[in-house]
Amino acid sequence: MNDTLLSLRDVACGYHDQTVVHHLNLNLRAGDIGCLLGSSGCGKTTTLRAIAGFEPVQDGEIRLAGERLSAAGHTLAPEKRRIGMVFQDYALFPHLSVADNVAFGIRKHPDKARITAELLELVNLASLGKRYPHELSGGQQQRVSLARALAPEPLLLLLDEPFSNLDGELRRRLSHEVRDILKSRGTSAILVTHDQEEAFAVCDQVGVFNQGRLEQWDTPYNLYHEPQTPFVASFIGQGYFIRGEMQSPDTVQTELGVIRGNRAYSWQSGSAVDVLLRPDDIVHAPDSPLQAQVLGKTFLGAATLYRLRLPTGTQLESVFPSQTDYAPGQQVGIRVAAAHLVLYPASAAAPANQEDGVRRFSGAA
Ligand SMILES: Nc1ncnc2c1ncn2[C@@H]1O[C@H](COP(=O)(O)OP(=O)(O)OP(=O)(O)O)[C@@H](O)[C@H]1O
Repeated sequence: MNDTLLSLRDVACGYHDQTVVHHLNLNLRAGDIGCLLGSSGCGKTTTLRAIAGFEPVQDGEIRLAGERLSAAGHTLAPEKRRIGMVFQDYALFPHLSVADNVAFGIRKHPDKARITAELLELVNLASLGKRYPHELSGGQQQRVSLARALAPEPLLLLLDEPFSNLDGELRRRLSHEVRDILKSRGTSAILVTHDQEEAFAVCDQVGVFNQGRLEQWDTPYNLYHEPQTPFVASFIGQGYFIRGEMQSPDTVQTELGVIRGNRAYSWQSGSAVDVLLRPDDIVHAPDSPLQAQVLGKTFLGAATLYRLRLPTGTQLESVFPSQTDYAPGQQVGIRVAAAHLVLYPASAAAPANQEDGVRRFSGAA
């Protein structure tokens, strides 16, 4: 594709002779914000460091704007890549003022005063240029760090868990603000996070890592509604599986009745499949003949998550409006409302029973 800015082709990287990330492929379009999402130790930071040029690649290649940055035996130095970095711990120079921190990467630029002032304005710190980092809050320090990274006009910005030292509301607010700032300048970026909500709020494309492998690189919508693997299905949002049997390409027979979706599968009728369900696929239907017993519930504010058991013993999760108030042990009527029918072959998917009794995918090797 001709608007691809960053491309990773079959990249393997790691430390010494150990490979941490395998066969990684992704394309980031110019102006897009991508995300590397996954649980601790899955290889997100290692990938980011390889893109930055801090680690060599063992196989494959990394290209930025058509230029080959990394391949086996070739690593262009980080400072020659036109890539900016924002770190989790801000990494500001403590002995430099806010303005001097921002100007650091453009010290020799004739227009550095104007550019610095504009960037401080952009990140809402126009009045704090003379302060020192220790005189700022965490959120303000991260804005300085962002302004400093943007000053040399990088082709690509890398953000390594930039909000994880901040809490709750500030974290949410700053992440939205950073997206707006990057979009307003058309800056392309890759963000590393293990926080799904943050990935979805900030990024256009999200890559889900599982033990050193990128399982899917896609839009948040597709990851949720069209997960390509059982791992992604379980990892993104809340998902669980029930057994089913194919009846026709878009219809599956389950113990919840016949479920018909909006896409066709080529498996033979009669094949055993695992059907992905999400808590919002099972809805409260007081008059429904399909009944389940309440096992437990979690009040979420606007809604309540119920854990339910069918007469066969299968356990489900369902989100009911928060006005409903059933006690454990009570019977409730439910109905399936799943337009996106997501199926996996029963044997290959290998979902596992977890302690709470709901069948999710087990990532264990
Ligand atoms: N400098 C290093 N030398 C050797 N192994 C390392 C080094 N840094 C990381 N690793 C290993 O590489 C694997 C992936 O680590 P990485 O930091 O990329 O994970 P991550 O997904 O970013 O995790 P986290 O969210 O915890 O930061 C881990 O098993 C880790 O122990």
